[in-house]
Amino acid sequence: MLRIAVPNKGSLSGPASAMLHEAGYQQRKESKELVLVDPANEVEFFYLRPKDIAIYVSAGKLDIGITGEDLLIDSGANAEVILPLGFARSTFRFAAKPGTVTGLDGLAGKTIATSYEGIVGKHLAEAGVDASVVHLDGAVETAIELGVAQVIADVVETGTSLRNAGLEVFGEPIMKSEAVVIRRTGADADDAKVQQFLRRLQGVLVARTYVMMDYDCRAEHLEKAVALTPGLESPTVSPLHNEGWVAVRAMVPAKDAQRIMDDLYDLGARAILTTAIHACRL
Ligand SMILES: Nc1ncnc2c1ncn2[C@@H]1O[C@H](COP(=O)(O)OP(=O)(O)OP(=O)(O)O)[C@@H](O)[C@H]1O
Ligand SMILES: O=P(O)(O)OC[C@H]1O[C@H](OP(=O)(O)OP(=O)(O)O)[C@H](O)[C@@H]1O
Ligand SMILES: [Mg+2]
Repeated sequence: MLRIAVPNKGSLSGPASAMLHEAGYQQRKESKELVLVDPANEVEFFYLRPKDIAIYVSAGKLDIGITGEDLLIDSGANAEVILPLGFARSTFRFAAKPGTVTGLDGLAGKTIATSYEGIVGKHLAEAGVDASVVHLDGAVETAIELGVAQVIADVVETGTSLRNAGLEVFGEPIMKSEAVVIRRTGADADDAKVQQFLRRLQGVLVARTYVMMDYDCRAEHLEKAVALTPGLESPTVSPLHNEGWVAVRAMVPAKDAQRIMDDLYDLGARAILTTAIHACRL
């Protein structure tokens, strides 16, 4: 059985379970379930606190885990990213009341509130800045108003939480993060069960980002049409019963589909269809 850690709470939890479900795995029905065995797929899921996942994986107790890249770095655990998953995208940044601190040099002697002491400590050490760090579990933005710190270091996505607290980011982003699949550093890269799990998730990622496009076009326009729809390997081209016409089939990025359809139409292509991809193995 492959043993996999899944976030049980927070921003990562819902999208991680949704992705696993899309990849054909059973998922827990209620949030109190801590372990779920999926015998048909020979997988056991452990629902754990996101911050703890890298620790279990690096200890070799679980084969792989889904967590945030920032949580992995923060933990200092001996684990590595094997597949980025494209959700829970965020940046990690310093913020303060406008005009109070403007750069990294201004941090000396200040108190910084954060839930991510690992990332902040490492960043300060690398920059050679001597500042105090106070740990808070969440709602870190309020720490300045309440006088616990002059600076915070936290996850920023839309910036709404910072704006609501009257704070402004300063300095370069400390790191970027997204949800990732991790495994213990140096673990067997060819493990067949892990590879199959990754192929399933990659299938979901591709199905989410691509659509299938079909169209008919005149043979003399084929090269221009194929330049618009190169596909992943190369498009399928089949003859039509009407001489001088061909049918083309290719995967295209979903976000570009409407523009590509317009361009194909302008080229004289007709019967241009897009259909969703539900699953795939590349
Ligand atoms: N608002 C957000 N938008 C995008 N990603 C986020 C957001 N908040 C947290 N994350 C990401 O989610 C992961 C943190 O998960 P975690 O569950 O610890 O925190 P959370 O989502 O803030 O939940 P909570 O604080 O309620 O426990 C990190 O990888 C972080 O970058
Ligand atoms: O830039 P934004 O889109 O506002 O997102 C960032 C906020 O989201 C998370 O908070 P969460 O809601 O998880 O609460 P928490 O502070 O208690 O962790 C994070 O800690 C930030 O506070
Ligand atoms: Mg949070």
